[in-house]
Amino acid sequence: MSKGRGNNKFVKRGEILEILIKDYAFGGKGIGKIQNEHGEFVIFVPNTLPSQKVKAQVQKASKTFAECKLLEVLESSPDETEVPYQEIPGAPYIKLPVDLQHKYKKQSTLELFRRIGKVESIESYFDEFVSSPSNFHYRNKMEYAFSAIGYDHEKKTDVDEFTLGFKKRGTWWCGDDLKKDSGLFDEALENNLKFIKEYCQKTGLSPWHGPKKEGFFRFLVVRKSFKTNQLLFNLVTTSTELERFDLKQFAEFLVSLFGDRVAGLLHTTNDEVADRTIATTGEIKLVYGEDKIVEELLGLNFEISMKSFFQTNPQSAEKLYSKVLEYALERKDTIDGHIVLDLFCGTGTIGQILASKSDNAQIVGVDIVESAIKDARENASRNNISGLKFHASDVGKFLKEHPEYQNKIGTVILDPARAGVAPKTLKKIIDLGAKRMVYVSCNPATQARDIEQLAIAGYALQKFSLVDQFPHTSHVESVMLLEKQA
Ligand SMILES: C[S@@+](CC[C@H](N)C(=O)[O-])C[C@H]1O[C@@H](n2cnc3c(N)ncnc32)[C@H](O)[C@@H]1O
Repeated sequence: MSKGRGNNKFVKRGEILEILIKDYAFGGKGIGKIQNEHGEFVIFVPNTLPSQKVKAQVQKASKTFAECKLLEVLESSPDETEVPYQEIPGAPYIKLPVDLQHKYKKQSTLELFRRIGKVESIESYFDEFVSSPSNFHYRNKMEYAFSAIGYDHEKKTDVDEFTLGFKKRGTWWCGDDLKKDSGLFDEALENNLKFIKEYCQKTGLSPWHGPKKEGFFRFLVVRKSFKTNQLLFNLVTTSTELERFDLKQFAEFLVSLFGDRVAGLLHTTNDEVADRTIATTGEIKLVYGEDKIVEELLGLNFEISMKSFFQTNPQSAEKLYSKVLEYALERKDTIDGHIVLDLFCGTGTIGQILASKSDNAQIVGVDIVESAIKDARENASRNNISGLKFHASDVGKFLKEHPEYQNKIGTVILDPARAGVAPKTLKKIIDLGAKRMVYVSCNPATQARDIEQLAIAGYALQKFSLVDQFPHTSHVESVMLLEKQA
């Protein structure tokens, strides 16, 4: 064994490699290979593309492969094209034509279902790849971070400066100014972000310093409604020196930039050290206007507050929901007049849309976030949809407390967060004995794990579609239909 190389004969931790990326694995990991007299060794480098030559640093190494951190793209792939946007870490594939992005997403997700989900001949279950109606400016929410540490791209070194934008890729302490449109969110908002930064900088109050865990300005979160074109702002600061910052004047400044597009300004205090926009102990207050915006999906209206989950690409979400409806309503007899569980329901969008397309379905929605459930109830009454019940609860706890649903359910809808369904909760869902499951996932890696367990419990995959909710990223959403075998 070579000295310092752990249990492999190819690389050591911390080593910097220059490597050609040859393939693409699920989650946007580029695959490179090293060959020497000992054989072949695999290198994974996230956020890279086949044919790119990259500089990467080894983070973890096992006997057969190493996980690396991307330091720099040395040579682009010939597939990449120029775009008029500022490149940001959140859109690593923006230079790759969208049809090629789709090809990589599809191939790598199918491979994952085959390998982790243990589904043989996965191609035969594939229904369709659904594109996003807009490939640019599709997002309805962005979180911009303030930082007291910036990065000098020419000298390639950290510098002390006031920044507002995104974290520099691969760092948690270093910010990069967003100087113009990133191509993902609202163009006018992003082209004006530099003025918001200037305004904040002129106050003399400090931006958050990650390593020192101190500072005043932390985040600016912006939500947009595609229906009304309005913007809802949330400024997150610490409470230190809050008396020196005039929030009302800041609201006026936002109105001077965006006029009546400003729906409202909220202010969150977060004195916790964790780098998050929502503090468990802090408070959120309305400074100006309204604390919610309205969005329309498939003809229904949804009011969204700052804290609730809402699909980030609403135009693509309509396509996703249409697929969920198509799978669920194929057996309308298991919906009409029956109880349908909408588990992990968020603001209750899927349940409400399903109720509006069915006869007398009794939808029961469950989500752990209370404000989302409050929004769900209000949305249902605004949309004049009756027969829906919403519960603010952990799904596992809810199913334990409500055994009366066992063997009464025709169809259950699941749309868990990225972590997938907790094993104990999945067992309770299986115990419901539902005939059909429509399982929506924003993370096919955890869905693959769950469908293996569901298959063992007798739920066979019938078909699935992939939906591109996030062009230019490695993310892909999956909708699966599973049926209980007799
Ligand atoms: C991907 S979102 C689904 C939202 C919804 N179906 C929609 O389309 O708007 C996942 C949801 O799961 C909720 N969640 C996460 N863990 C949960 C748990 N243990 N029990 C209940 N809900 C949970 C989150 O609050 C979030 O709203």
